[in-house]
Amino acid sequence: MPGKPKLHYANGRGKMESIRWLLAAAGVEFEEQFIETKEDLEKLRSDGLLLFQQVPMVEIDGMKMVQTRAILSYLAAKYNLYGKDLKERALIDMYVEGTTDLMGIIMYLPFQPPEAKEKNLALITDKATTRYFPVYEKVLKDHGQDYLVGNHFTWADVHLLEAILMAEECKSDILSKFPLLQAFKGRISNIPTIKKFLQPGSQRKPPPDEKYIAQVKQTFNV
Ligand SMILES: N[C@@H](CCC(=O)N[C@@H](CSCc1ccccc1I)C(=O)NCC(=O)O)C(=O)O
Repeated sequence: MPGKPKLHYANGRGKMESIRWLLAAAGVEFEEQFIETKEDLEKLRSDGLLLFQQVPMVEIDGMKMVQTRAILSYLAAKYNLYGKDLKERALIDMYVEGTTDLMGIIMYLPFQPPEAKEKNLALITDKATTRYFPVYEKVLKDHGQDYLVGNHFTWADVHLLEAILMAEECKSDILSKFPLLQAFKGRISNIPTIKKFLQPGSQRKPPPDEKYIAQVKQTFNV
């Protein structure tokens, strides 16, 4: 029986959070090895465990996977969250890249200098409400189904819920003009594996706090 996947990353969200979400949504238990100092990161490097000297790194199926997108795609395929054919996978890839772009802007907000934060918060709100959320609202409207792709639960749904919750942390009423996304959020949040991940005490990480931001800046030169 292979061991549980082992995630190597800082004890916070960053690029690893979407991997935690996908494993949790698939009902897969995982272990975490937290990188807390530059020395921790250097040890992984000197042991030759990081192909590009970077994390996230996930030990799974005898591999030491790196590159977030590669890890996520492998997990989506492995746990049958990648659609039933090439066209569904293409849709999932497009939708996931959209929510990746949105979360990518949000992810770096806490690391911006104070004078840039207000401008970037406005950018996040603008992009979320004029570029990204309208697309997913229309997808749900056009096919009238519960999920984004193929009328079944896929990686795209997990990723969109994660992005919605992150965007709401930036602006609590950000979904006010998107009724189908509000309903989507309620449905997907109630899927048992996701409901469990959203409970306190799960391996879901909180929004970055000052301690985490300082640790990341010191460890990763973000
Ligand atoms: N293309 C890679 C990029 C990975 C990456 O940038 N990793 C950073 C840590 S995530 C940084 C990050 C980013 C946003 C929020 C929190 C955190 I932590 C790293 O290892 N930096 C060291 C180096 O490049 O030498 C991926 O997608 O996995």
